[in-house]
Amino acid sequence: MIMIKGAVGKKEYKEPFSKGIMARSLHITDLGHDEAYEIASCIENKLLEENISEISIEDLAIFVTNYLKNYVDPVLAEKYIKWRNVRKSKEPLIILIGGASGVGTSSMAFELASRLGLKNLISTDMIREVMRKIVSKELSPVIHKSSFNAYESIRTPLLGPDPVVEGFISHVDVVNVGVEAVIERALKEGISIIIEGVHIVPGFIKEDLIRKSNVILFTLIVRDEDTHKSRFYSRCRQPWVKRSLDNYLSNFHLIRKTQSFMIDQAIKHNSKIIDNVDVKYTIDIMVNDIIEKYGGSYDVRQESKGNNDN
Ligand SMILES: Nc1ncnc2c1ncn2[C@@H]1O[C@H](COP(=O)(O)OP(=O)(O)OP(=O)(O)O)[C@@H](O)[C@H]1O
Ligand SMILES: O=C(O)[C@@H](CO)OP(=O)(O)O
Repeated sequence: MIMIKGAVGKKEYKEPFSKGIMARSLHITDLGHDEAYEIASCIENKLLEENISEISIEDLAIFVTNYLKNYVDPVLAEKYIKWRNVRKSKEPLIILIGGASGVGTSSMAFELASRLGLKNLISTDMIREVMRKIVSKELSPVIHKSSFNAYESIRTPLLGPDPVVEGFISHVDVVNVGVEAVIERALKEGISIIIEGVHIVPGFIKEDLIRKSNVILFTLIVRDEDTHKSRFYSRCRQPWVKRSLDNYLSNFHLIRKTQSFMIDQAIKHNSKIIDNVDVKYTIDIMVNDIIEKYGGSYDVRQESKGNNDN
């Protein structure tokens, strides 16, 4: 049995090598579960071949990196070690995923959390629901509407060129107070989190938060109208979904207006836009951006210094 040595603070521990844990850590390199498990088995065999019965976490990471570089793919080796750099960071990772209703922010947030091994995920719809209990309809009618039809509840004269966008802005502005509260709490507590929903709009979140190096914002869109519309059918086919298909189809033109506004905001604030046409494409882009931004620079050759290539 191979024992892995680690330390939490000054307290040292040893635990048996687990192919399952190794496979999960390889999942970040966009290897499928089965392939990652197979490589984890090969790594275990390689360790046994080299009569390694005990190895530190740090040396195991170098061993895995060199194994990926020499026997699998240097690009995967780079992704693996960069992601480890991200996870070793003392700062929490705050990932914000915005997008109009139905583009796939919830699904992609769940997929990304699974790929990155992040445990904290919250939707802005949930934040809004809590705020709706606290803020009365009289005080803020817009928060008690959907983002795309909030304009119907605005009591003041509509001044902007497009009432739908004006209503969306008012709605997001209020919910954003809750979104910023969650970001601030996550930063204060030091927990990495993914926050997703229509209320994540470039230019709405306070500069001192969005400017932080460990806060990253993606705007998901679906450029093609028919594809976007199909997402509502796809969602409503899921048995647990209670939201009515008609509500979104009858307001689809309004939802598309909110998407156009989000695209304008993302361009204006130089924020990443991803056309969410394919799950793997979307997740790979987000993972690569996160690793590039946080993983630091890494030259695969660095790991071979002082370690025999395996
Ligand atoms: N990249 C994708 N390719 C194919 N289907 C997708 C993709 N992303 C999401 N979907 C599907 O589209 C439907 C809507 O996705 P999801 O519920 O995540 O949207 P949403 O943006 O969270 O919507 P809302 O903000 O209204 O809750 C779901 O059935 C989901 O499985
Ligand atoms: O406000 C919205 O655009 C959507 C986002 O999910 O919420 P609801 O389904 O409540 O309309």
